[in-house]
Amino acid sequence: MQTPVSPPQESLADIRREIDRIDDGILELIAKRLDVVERVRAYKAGTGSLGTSPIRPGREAQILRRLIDQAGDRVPADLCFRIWRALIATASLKQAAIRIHGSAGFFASPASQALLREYFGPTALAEHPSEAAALKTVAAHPGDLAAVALDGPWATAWLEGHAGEAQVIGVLPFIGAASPRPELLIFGHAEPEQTGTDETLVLTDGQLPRDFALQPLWQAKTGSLQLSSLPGFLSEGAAPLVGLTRSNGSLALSVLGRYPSPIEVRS
Ligand SMILES: C=C(O[C@@H]1C=C(C(=O)O)C=C[C@H]1O)C(=O)O
Repeated sequence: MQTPVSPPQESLADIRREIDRIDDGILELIAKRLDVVERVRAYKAGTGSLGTSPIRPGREAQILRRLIDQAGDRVPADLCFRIWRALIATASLKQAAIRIHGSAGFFASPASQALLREYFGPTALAEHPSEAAALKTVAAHPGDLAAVALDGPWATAWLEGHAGEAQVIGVLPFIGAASPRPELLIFGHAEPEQTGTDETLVLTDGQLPRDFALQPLWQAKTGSLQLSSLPGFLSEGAAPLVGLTRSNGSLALSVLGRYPSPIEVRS
């Protein structure tokens, strides 16, 4: 027996007109957002802070965390992430031309390209023969970024100083189910900003002592060196890192960067 169906109260055309009105509203709001970004660009140009990079990873992370939290069950976290990353990437490109430098070997990975595309949208990718060449280029162009695979051959180039003042400003993926460690590191000159949920990436020659105050969030080997992501926005000159450096000089600890922790969502 068929279940009786009640005739729809409204026509499909009426419902679709409502979708069209909502889309018009979204479009107007996007245009308004881009106009406000132009004022941010002018402000940064006026204070000289565009000279380094228009990208503010801390602010970007706070926007995403707030909206994903506010969306709750009404809008999937992944949709929020994709929409606002597309908006933020375009907003950044409106402020300055940005390129992402990487080695040919790194860009040959479709998975790496996909992670970069979903985070940086249409930002241009510039291919180099090696990680060292990509890091050297970002050192010379502070508004640009460099991307490397966590398990790629970048650490020696970094230790040899090829990245200049560039630091790790973020890791990808930025959203997802808890994973043991990220896949990509992003280098740049954006000023690190504390967001309340941050990590500090350190490179050491050997394991951190077992009794060290902080439990690493993840660790990875890179060549003979040890990479550890520590919870918090830490400074080399303050506790607990300063004590670690003093009592364990042979670790040759260097801070690679400080950045907002990725967003963990249940799969
Ligand atoms: C608009 C800004 O510039 C960039 C774009 C952002 C955005 O689209 O919201 C946020 C931070 C910056 O990476 C800003 O600094 O506020």
